[in-house]
Amino acid sequence: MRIIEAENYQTVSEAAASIIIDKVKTTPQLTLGLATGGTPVGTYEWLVKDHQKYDTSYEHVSTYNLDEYVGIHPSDQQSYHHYMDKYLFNHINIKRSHIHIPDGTAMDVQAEASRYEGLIHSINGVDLQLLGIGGNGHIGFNEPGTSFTKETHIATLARSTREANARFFSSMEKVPKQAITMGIQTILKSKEILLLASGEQKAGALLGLIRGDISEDCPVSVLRNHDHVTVIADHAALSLIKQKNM
Ligand SMILES: N[C@@H]1[C@@H](O)[C@H](O)[C@@H](COP(=O)(O)O)O[C@@H]1O
Repeated sequence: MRIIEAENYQTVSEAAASIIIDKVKTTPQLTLGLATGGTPVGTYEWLVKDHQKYDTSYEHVSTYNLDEYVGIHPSDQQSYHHYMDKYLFNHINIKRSHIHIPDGTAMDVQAEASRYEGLIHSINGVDLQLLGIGGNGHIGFNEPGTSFTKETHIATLARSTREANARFFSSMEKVPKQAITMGIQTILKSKEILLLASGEQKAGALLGLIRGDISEDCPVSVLRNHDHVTVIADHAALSLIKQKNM
């Protein structure tokens, strides 16, 4: 695991964007796994700035998002579909037919999860998966206690995850209780993984990733079993690891 320490959120975002841009330039048909939440917003802003300035092309790039809330329509402001359009897709030259996000309003969400897993399987896992991290160590919506053998499935969100994500909704009651998420197995199929962390609220989860046991109690710890992971984290996110080193 390669760990890049950055000064702050801005420099985490810039470093992540520069890795992604290099990949897009060297592998025009790149398959890119994308994440949502507050953390990747800065990275997407850099990708958009770079595209506007240098015309980096996404014409042949395909994207696969990690997850989507169950019951939230793609046109809804709180959907991850909307988030991706707002922060990235509306501003780059990606083809709509190359964008993949699970449909949280499918009639049969279990069948939708299987369909989505089939898509990732058909490309043998994405080339590069971008990840954020939950304060409790979740990745995608794989909460503590989720089996490492899970593929794309319907997850029940932990209360702490719903509370953390309530800032994007008008009230806590509006935060969905379930999501379709790539499973740990699906994420581990990625050829390369880029995990971003910023802020001291992520310090415990990063400690679990870097120093803890590999355990389903801390889902992100499974990344130690993958041999091509880069973590970009700022001083605050790495603060507990530094204390341990002292
Ligand atoms: N499903 C997403 C995760 O993919 C994300 O990593 C996490 C952390 O979000 P934030 O970056 O806002 O802290 O939130 C959500 O639960």
